Order: sequence, then structure tokens, then C-alpha cells
Amino acid sequence: MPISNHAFGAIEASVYVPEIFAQGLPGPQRQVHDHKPEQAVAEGAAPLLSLEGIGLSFGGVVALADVDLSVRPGEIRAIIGPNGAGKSSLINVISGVYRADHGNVRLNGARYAQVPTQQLARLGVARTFQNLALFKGLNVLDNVASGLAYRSRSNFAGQILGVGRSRREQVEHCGRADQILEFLHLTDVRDRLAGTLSYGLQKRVELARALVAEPRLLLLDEPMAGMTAGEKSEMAAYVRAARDRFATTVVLIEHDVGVVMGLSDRIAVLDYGRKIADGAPDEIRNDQRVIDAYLGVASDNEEGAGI
Ligand SMILES: Nc1ncnc2c1ncn2[C@@H]1O[C@H](COP(=O)(O)OP(=O)(O)OP(=O)(O)O)[C@@H](O)[C@H]1O
Repeated sequence: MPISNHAFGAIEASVYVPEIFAQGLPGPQRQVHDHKPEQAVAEGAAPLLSLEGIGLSFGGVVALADVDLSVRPGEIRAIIGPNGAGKSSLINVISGVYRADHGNVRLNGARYAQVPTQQLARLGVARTFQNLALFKGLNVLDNVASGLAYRSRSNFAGQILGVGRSRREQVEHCGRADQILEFLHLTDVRDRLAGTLSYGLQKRVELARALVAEPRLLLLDEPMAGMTAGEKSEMAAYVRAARDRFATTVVLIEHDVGVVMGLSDRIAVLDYGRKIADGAPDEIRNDQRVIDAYLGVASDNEEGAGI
């Protein structure tokens, strides 16, 4: 049964699901690229990322229970679910921050578990964070160039003194950072200190830093959190443009279900650590288990149980 506006009419605005399911995503405010996508989702291809039977507990709390997830090359794959469903835990397992208690994570068929961010970057994985993690006292260009630091072959002294190979690397990294800044329409703020930018722009700079290495897999942890509706639409358009331009596979978790519906190729839904649905946006929108999960959140909230 499709979700109607009426069905959610009485739910408080603090519950983030409601009308969004029915309305879908507003269109991007402006076109951020003027070329056709260079890569369609490779439907028949082997998955770029696959999770098999992932389980994770914190003490007695089961954060993830037997979660499978398959991500095709080139797709935008969202993970949604009510508060506490396990989204952050899952992205932390994918990004190597947490080691799952059981199950496998594979990138291009190769297993990995808990790995330092630098090593993950060498595997072609980049991420952004729910809470901004920029160097606020550095300018935008240096922040974005720092996304290439893992490639640096010069030693520490060389980097400090800016000589020889280190100097050449700096020039090359800044050149690449400039290209990304142009692509994401950030050139105007290139020399500004990151901490002086609006929140929405800082989120875009974070995206730029993750993209500068042209990762195979881009993990976005609530990329639109705290943004206005207009900024969210703009960010969604940039994410899509980045996928098209760099053939990057995107996995994101995001609370704004409306944005997710309009942006994603496929959506996995978690509830109490279990995957309860997985499919295209239209399938998810009409899935009774998903509706029940979100209505459960709503009625809990109405009864004052809190979410
Ligand atoms: N570091 C931790 N220590 C203890 N429990 C944790 C920890 N991280 C997550 N949990 C618990 O695991 C469950 C899943 O949490 P998680 O943060 O992954 O959910 P989420 O879907 O990201 O929630 P939200 O939307 O509120 O961010 C919750 O019950 C949470 O309290």
C-alpha cells in the first residue's frame, strides 16, 4: 500500500519520515554539470562492495544482526532507518573503523576488516563524516589537498621544508585540488579559512576533500545533516554529478528520506540492526515493513517514548 500524505498527517514535524515518502525529492536548484553521465550502474557486474552476515554488538546491545549488502559499481546506494537502527555502525564497519564480530566485508572481492583510514584510502575508499572534520584553521585549498596526503612519498622533513620531491608533490596535489574546487563550484572560496565558511559550504568542502583522490568508493555519513532544503537539493546534485564524472560508487546514510528517494539507485532499510528491506526507491516507498518501522517510530514518539 503506498504511503499517503493523509496517513502521516497527524505526525509531529520532529519525526523525520512523514510526507517526504509521498512527496519525493525536490529537483536540484541548479545543474552542476553539463555532460551526460559517463557511467551507468553496472547492473550485471560483480559487486564493488559486499557485506555478508555482518554482526556487531556493544556489550548487550545488538547494533547489527546478520546484515548483507551488495553495492554495484557506479551506483548510489543509501542506507536508511529510524534512530538507533544501526546505520552509523554499518558505515563504520564498511569504513574499517569497527571490526564486525562476525561476517565479511569485501571490496572487489578482497576481504578487509578494521583498517586505518590511510590504508583504506590506498584501497580507493574515501569518506565524509557526520560531524564536520575539516581543518578549520587551514584554507579550503589545503583542506582539499589533504585528501591526497596518503599518497605522499616524501618524508616528514621534506614536507616541512617544502623541498625537492615534497615541493613537486605539493604543486601536483594543489593542482588536483583546484580541479575539484572548480567542479564543485568552490573556487571563489579557495583561499578562505574553512572554519569561516557557512555550514553548507563546509559540507561541500568535505565532499571535495573526499573526492580529490577520485575514490572507487565514496562513503557519505549524513552529507545533508543540518542543511536547509535548498542546500540539500544542491548537495544531492553534486553527489550525483560526482558519481557521473568520476564513476565513483557512493554509499550514504542520510536521515532525510525525501533526499534519499530522489538521489539513490537502491536503498537498504535497517531497523533494530536488521535489514528489513532492500530495493529501488519505489519498492521501498511501498514496502509495508518499512512503513511499519517508521510508523512505529512515530507512534513511539507520540506516546512520549522518544526516539
Ligand atoms: N559505541 C557504542 N557503544 C554502545 N552502543 C552503541 C555504540 N554505537 C552504537 N551503539 C548502539 O547500537 C545501536 C545502533 O546505533 P547506531 O548509531 O549504529 O544507529 P543509527 O541508525 O546510526 O542511529 P542514529 O540515526 O540515531 O544515528 C543503538 O542501540 C546504539 O545505542
